[in-house]
Amino acid sequence: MEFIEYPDSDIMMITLANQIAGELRQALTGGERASLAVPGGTTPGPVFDSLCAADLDWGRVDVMLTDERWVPEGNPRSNTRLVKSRLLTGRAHDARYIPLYAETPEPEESLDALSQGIAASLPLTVCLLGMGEDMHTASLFPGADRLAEGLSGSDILLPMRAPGAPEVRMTLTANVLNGALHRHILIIGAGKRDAYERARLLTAEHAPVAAVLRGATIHWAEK
Ligand SMILES: O=C(O)[C@H](O)[C@@H](O)[C@H](O)[C@H](O)COP(=O)(O)O
Repeated sequence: MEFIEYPDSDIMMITLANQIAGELRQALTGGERASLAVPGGTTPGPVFDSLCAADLDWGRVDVMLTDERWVPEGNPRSNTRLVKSRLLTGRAHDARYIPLYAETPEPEESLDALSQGIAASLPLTVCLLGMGEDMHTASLFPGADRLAEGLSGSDILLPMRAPGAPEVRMTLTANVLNGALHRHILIIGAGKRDAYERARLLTAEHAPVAAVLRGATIHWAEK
């Protein structure tokens, strides 16, 4: 585990985008395809703004979310909407998008089909994660109904309902997140740094992000 502190978030976002582009490029040198999982939420937009312009063979890159809110793409809370507008644009428009959402009322109805779609892109080359101050990552929330399976089961994908999440989620499991060749966690602000420090001392049941810290690089800026 490595913790990198940046002088400000602008520098952090550009540096991280360059690093991710380099990791994908390296994978494409040695292999046919590369895969990238990214979070939604409010933090990663500026990384996407830089990364979408990276000079690499995007046509051989699979892009997916680490987790999705179970809402249609037209909903402002849709993470797919964010990824399509900020990452799969510019040069990255050629990437192949692997969805974590389908238009069924409940995620359970689409679970098998979506899991199959993801399986061919595993293991992930790069996994970028966010974290909440409640120490959730992806949609592995404290108190979530299927958290135990999400932390230690062998599934690829799981629906998740949690007190801290306003809508039903679909999330990659710790099994998939930890299978990534490169894992980055992106956090901003004193509150998230405190949460990260606390998570290091807790079990994943109480601090789910603890399940993915080993071998990860944490990127932090105060603002
Ligand atoms: O859909 C989501 O909400 C995410 O993928 C989630 O895991 C996110 O990374 C954290 O909640 C941090 O969110 P912020 O960046 O908005 O603080």
